[in-house]
Amino acid sequence: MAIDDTRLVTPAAMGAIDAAAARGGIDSFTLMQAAGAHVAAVVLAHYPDALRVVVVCGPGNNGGDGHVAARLLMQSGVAVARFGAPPKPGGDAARAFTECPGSLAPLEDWQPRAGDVVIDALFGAGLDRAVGDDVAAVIARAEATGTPVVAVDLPSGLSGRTGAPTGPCFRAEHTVTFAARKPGHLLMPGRALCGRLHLCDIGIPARLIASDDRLWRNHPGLYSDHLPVADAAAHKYTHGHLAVFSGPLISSGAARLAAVAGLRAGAGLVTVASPPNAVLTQASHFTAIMQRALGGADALADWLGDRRLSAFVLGPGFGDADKARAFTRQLADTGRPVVLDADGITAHAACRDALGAAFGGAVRLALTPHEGEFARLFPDLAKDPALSKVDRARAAAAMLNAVVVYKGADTVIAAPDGRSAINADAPAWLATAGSGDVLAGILGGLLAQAMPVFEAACAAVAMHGLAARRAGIGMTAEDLAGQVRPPDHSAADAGRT
Ligand SMILES: NC(=O)C1=CN([C@@H]2O[C@H](COP(=O)(O)OP(=O)(O)OC[C@H]3O[C@@H](n4cnc5c(N)ncnc54)[C@H](OP(=O)(O)O)[C@@H]3O)[C@@H](O)[C@H]2O)[C@H](O)CC1
Ligand SMILES: [K+]
Repeated sequence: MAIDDTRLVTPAAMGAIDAAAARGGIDSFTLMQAAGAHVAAVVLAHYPDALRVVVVCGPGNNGGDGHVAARLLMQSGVAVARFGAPPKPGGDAARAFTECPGSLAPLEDWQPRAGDVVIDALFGAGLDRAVGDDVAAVIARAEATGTPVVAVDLPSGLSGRTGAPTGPCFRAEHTVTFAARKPGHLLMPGRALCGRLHLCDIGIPARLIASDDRLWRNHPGLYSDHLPVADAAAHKYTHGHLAVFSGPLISSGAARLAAVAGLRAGAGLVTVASPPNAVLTQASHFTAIMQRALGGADALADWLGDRRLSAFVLGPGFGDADKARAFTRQLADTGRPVVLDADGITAHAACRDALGAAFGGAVRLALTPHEGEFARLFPDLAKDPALSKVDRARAAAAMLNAVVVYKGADTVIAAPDGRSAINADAPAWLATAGSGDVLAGILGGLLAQAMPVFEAACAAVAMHGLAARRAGIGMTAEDLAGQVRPPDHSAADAGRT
């Protein structure tokens, strides 16, 4: 397949790729023919019982793809009706329109009938504002009648860059896209509005898809070369020593989840450091995981003298914000990798810049905020509607010189150098109390084994999703932690989609 299915390309970058293809002698009308043929094939394969295919066509090349699909479906003996505006003269879409027999009725003339299937070829990559009232009325009619929609490239109304609708938007059962996935196909709510995504090769060579965006869907190719390898000569310290900081007695369970996940992710040793009055409770839960009573800063300074401690997780159930900030500063001074989650993140809401300054130099800080935690640390970024989730994660990562794992159904992992990945294949049941503690622990476990931070974060997010699949629907965070496995190449392969 002349396609790189791991790279994500913004609609703007896709335009540049099209131009490069044209310079390389690839005929744009040939691309449109291929695009329309894929759309027709998806309709024929998935709606063999359709009584009529209704193609709604916009003025640009998205509409052009629709005219090609309409002609091919007619040639296959399917009843087709076209609605919309004629294309601007002179381009590929105008040629596709001319080559398709039959008339084009105004958009508002479409009256849904039982057995209709809609091909939405109104707007794709060129959408740059909210759709007008005429299109909004068609969207409402399709939705009210439950008419199935197959979208060309993107459901009209959806931004391919941000995954956010610009206003009213089709909800498609299938979306047929070309050459590369766009961020909006994976970012929420775009992913849900696209239905099933078909990524189709229309003849643009894969080497042209190497855009400057440095944005991928999360996949093993991003991290498999950096996974810790099992070594017959290894002993426990070879695989690092992860320290997880526990909060007070009442919330000590979160650290336990992180610790179990870190150990299962392959850390050679894991120690939970708890306030003295929580040690007994922790001790009643642990066998393989070690314990340490840790009062204040002096006790921590003593402990940090142990060079074998190789990574730290601070935040799950931690509570005390002053102590979180003080401990974080001490950890930063060690030069070793640190995962800040939950309370470890929100503790820095009023001193974000100081956090970034403490972790200057080689990247060794990872933050794992969910939506609420992200908004508390980066209210400026969270409020800006022009930014996509990828933009926000990238800006946050650059600001703090940290890898940011911005969690959700569309978790975005971003590095300060701009490399970013969207994870879109975690099961829905991963959204459960304590799930984030497990992720922080997995990431800590990989960092303890000296994985670089961006690669470790991508691997951790994938391992988290795999653990959830193993645990199954209805799982609790305890089940999830119990299903974490050390990363190996077979686990990486299982993560491929
Ligand atoms: N390599 C590929 O992937 C190929 C993709 N193809 C298809 O081409 C479209 C992109 O085509 P383009 O012509 O660039 O853009 P659109 O068809 O999406 O939009 C066209 C114009 O529509 C106007 N517009 C934008 N938003 C709105 C709106 N909300 N309401 C009304 N009108 C809107 C705008 O023109 P204006 O002058 O009015 O501003 C757009 O320029 C891609 O999605 C694929 O389907 C090729 O066929 C093959 C190669
Ligand atoms: K469309």
